[in-house]
Amino acid sequence: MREKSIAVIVVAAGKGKRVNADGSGDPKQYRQLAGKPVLARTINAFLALPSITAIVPVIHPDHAERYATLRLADERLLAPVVGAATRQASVLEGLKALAPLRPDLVLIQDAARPFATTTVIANVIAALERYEGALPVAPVTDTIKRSLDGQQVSTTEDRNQLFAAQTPQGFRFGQIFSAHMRASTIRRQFTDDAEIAEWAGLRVAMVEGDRDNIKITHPEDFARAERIISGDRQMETRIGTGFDVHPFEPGDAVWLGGVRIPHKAKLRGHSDADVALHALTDAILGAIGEGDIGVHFPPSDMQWRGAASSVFLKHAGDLVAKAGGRIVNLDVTIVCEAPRIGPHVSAMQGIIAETLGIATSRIAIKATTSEQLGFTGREEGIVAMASASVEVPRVD
Ligand SMILES: Nc1ccn([C@@H]2O[C@H](COP(=O)(O)OP(=O)(O)OP(=O)(O)O)[C@@H](O)[C@H]2O)c(=O)n1
Ligand SMILES: C[C@](O)(CO)[C@H](O)COP(=O)(O)O
Repeated sequence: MREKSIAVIVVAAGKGKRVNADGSGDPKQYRQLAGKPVLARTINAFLALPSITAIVPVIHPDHAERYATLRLADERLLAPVVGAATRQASVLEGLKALAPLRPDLVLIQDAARPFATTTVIANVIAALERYEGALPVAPVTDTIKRSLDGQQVSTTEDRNQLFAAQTPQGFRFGQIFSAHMRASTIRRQFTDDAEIAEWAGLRVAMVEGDRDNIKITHPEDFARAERIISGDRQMETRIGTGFDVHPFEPGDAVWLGGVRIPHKAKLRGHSDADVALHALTDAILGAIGEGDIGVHFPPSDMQWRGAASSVFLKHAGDLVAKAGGRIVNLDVTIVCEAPRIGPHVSAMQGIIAETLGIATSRIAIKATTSEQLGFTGREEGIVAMASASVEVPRVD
């Protein structure tokens, strides 16, 4: 039987006014959360799942440049579409963008919820076998009061019947598209897609959500989100190492750590022969068990001839992000008699930080000579050794 195609709409077209009342700061979906923008975390949670066939981000018309700075790359990630004045209208724009693909299922996700776990997403998809819609929920734990004037209690609700709605909310594509189209013609505003499905008469299942699957809504939610990440017991730390050697050949400069350094020779290699970036790439790949640089960028493949090694490094960083992880720190030692590395360390840190989207303080670059011993001592080539520490979700 054919696998179902599953598309995702990530609605990110809000202004986040409750977080950013005077509009002077970054919109919440582009703010950094433990070193990574909220929206990148949200999208990566879905890119990590091979069953997802397409993702369409819906962004605010003023945020195109901010979105581009996320530098998310995956063939399943479609070009962003522009949203509208309400969440409901933004979702409809996402549905219209997906219509030519005619996916079987669609998951609708708030950009402001960066903690959708694989389990929650799988719960929603599984429920769509039997229901026309599904949403993750968390039981309400506080006693809920109803008040008609906001001052005096009118009634107390039976909390056993109350659940807080989360995203992703999943549906059969054709059904939710036509429900949203119809809903857009009436005056009523719906606060989630499940409500539109209910209004259209679709059967919507509730599945187990996750208490940490919060929506970042108020400024203090960022602190909670940081705590969720740092206290996440399901994360584990991995270490990887990398080692690379390239010989000299006639030339006038070497590429090291992404920086072109004038020298009496160049390094020979299929790409730009940047030993430092190659060792770092291997260290990151090693930490996440993704083989080595040659597996991802075979020397036999002509497209990598003369390539900038930052492409390899970025790919390794993207794989960490796709795995739901983050780079904790990188450490590289370059072994050569010449050129002198010290004057270029800060430029190298800047390029590596920019390539991987991490702080320069997480990157150490050291250099040593080999006291004129061995092939580096004879200035026949340069060696680089690196280690990477990476935090990734635990897989038992
Ligand atoms: N016109 C809108 C409004 C909201 N959203 C998205 O819908 C999600 C849930 O909305 P909410 O948390 O309320 O975000 P904002 O509308 O941005 O926040 P606020 O109400 O504080 O301005 C967010 O990911 C938001 O970007 C959207 O795509 N288009
Ligand atoms: C979709 C949602 O996150 C489910 O809880 C919520 O309804 C969004 O509401 P908002 O008014 O856009 O904050």
